Amino acid sequence: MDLMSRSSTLLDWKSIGSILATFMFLRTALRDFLPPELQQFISRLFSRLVAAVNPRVSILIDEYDPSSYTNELFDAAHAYLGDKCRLVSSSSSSSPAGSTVTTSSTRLSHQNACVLRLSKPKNSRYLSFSMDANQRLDDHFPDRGAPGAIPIRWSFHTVQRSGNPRGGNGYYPRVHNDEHRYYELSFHRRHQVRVQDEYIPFVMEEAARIRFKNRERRLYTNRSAAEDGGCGRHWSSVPFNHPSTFDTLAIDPALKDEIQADLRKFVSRRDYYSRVGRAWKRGYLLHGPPGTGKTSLIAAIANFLEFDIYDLELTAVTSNSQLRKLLVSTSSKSVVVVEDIDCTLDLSDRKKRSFTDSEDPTADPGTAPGESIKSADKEDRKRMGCYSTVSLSGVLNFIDGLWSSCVGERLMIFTTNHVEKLDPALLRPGRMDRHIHLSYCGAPAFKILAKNYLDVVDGHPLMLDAETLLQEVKVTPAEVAEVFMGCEDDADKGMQRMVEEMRQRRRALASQQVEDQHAGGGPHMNGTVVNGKVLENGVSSDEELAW
Ligand SMILES: Nc1ncnc2c1ncn2[C@@H]1O[C@H](COP(=O)(O)OP(=O)(O)OP(=O)(O)O)[C@@H](O)[C@H]1O
Repeated sequence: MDLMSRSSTLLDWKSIGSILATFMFLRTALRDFLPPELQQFISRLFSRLVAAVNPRVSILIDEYDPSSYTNELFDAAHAYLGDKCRLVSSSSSSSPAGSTVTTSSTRLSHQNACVLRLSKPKNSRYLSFSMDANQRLDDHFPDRGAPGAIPIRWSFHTVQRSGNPRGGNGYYPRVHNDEHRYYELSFHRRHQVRVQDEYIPFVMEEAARIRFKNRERRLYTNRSAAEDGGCGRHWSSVPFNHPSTFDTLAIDPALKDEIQADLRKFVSRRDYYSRVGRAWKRGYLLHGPPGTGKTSLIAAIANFLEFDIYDLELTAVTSNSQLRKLLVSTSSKSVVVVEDIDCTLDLSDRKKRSFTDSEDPTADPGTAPGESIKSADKEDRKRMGCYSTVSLSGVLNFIDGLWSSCVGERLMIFTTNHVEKLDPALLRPGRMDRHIHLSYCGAPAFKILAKNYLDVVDGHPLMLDAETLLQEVKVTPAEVAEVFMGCEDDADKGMQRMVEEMRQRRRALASQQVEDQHAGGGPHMNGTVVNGKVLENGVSSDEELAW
């Protein structure tokens, strides 16, 4: 019995071998002897036969589109499936190795094996998952179990350019272009319209969302190029990791809430901006004395929105056309910042600027007539500490958002220590939508700093003294932070030093007032007490402008 079964197996193997040999012979004969037209006809016939039997449709998504050398759909599929793989891997941690893994809408399978590729791009905080060659991933659109959900199967393939398919265990770095990589998307033919019209756009949108979530946020500046002897024509960037958040910021809690609500409203209003025909941008002017947290607020805003920052140094920009080029190259979801606008640009007297390009030997060739500035004016402004050759009209165009009409949302933030120096044109509604006044430390801001730096709470014995003194003397949050930093391990010492510092200032102020009175002056209006109270962080009465 055993012998018989073995001989029948041998026979089977023999017949399989001869069938294969015949097939190979026929294939070669067809290829070599049949005219190409006939070959095509047979291939079409064969495809139709397969299609009649197999109701599935496949869409192949190549890595490179021949016309543009990139394929956004491939990149989108890569990001989308990478995220699915991440979900699969996290849900598979408790599963035995090699088993098929299922999430709510995704299943990854390959002969009951589960192989993912994992990498960490340089300087990135995130691990990047991807499918290995010949893996399949089953997806549902919408989620599995939802009414009308359609099953969709993804698979990933790599083929050597010579045409030899490679095995599934080879390593296929993306930089190697001797291989052809593609995703295959297959589904039942009755779902073809929904896949094309709904599922593929959905994948593109999801990929954009995932990329935004996982991107490395960056701080761009045109400053360093200028410092290196260049002219600040380009942005250079570093990862943006500033620790300032709305929690660490010592400003009036009501103001914090207002700013956050305003930002939330702004980013959610894409349709509104497009309906009313305005560029999707918002301008903030932060003003107040040095050390009151303007820069810290910018960092907190960027962290809150998860936006990049473009730190624009106007003194490094040589013309309005260069300014335009820099701005056009900023990405959406970013904060464009111009710090100390009053120091980098002479914005106080527009009538002075009547000049022509012919008079300006340093003008950029692309500068429109009237955009650059006379050399004599430049000299004046150099003496004043203002070096930029960008004109007010250039800056106003930048604020008006002409350059940003084709791209997404942007926040523009200008800071100044001297709001009174700014040209009213810059401040009018629609340009600077909100004026935020950051001022000396008030009690709420002081308490936040005490809590953050010293872990001191409201009930501390010196808190009441501090609150009283804060109504009489001016201290900036930066000064308070500095004192607290020096007493990190001893909260009582920190509070004592701060209270002592404020008492000293009060004494100095009192003797100053006495001196002023002896000198015959009126009441001291330039000191701590202004109309009996100290300014606190907050929105000044004229600054809340309508949306
Ligand atoms: N409101 C604040 N909340 C928390 N920390 C603050 C605040 N203001 C200042 N600081 C601290 O003081 C330092 C300097 O503050 P920041 O640079 O934000 O002030 P600024 O108003 O931008 O000053 P300048 O006008 O000189 O640029 C910060 O690093 C921060 O530690």
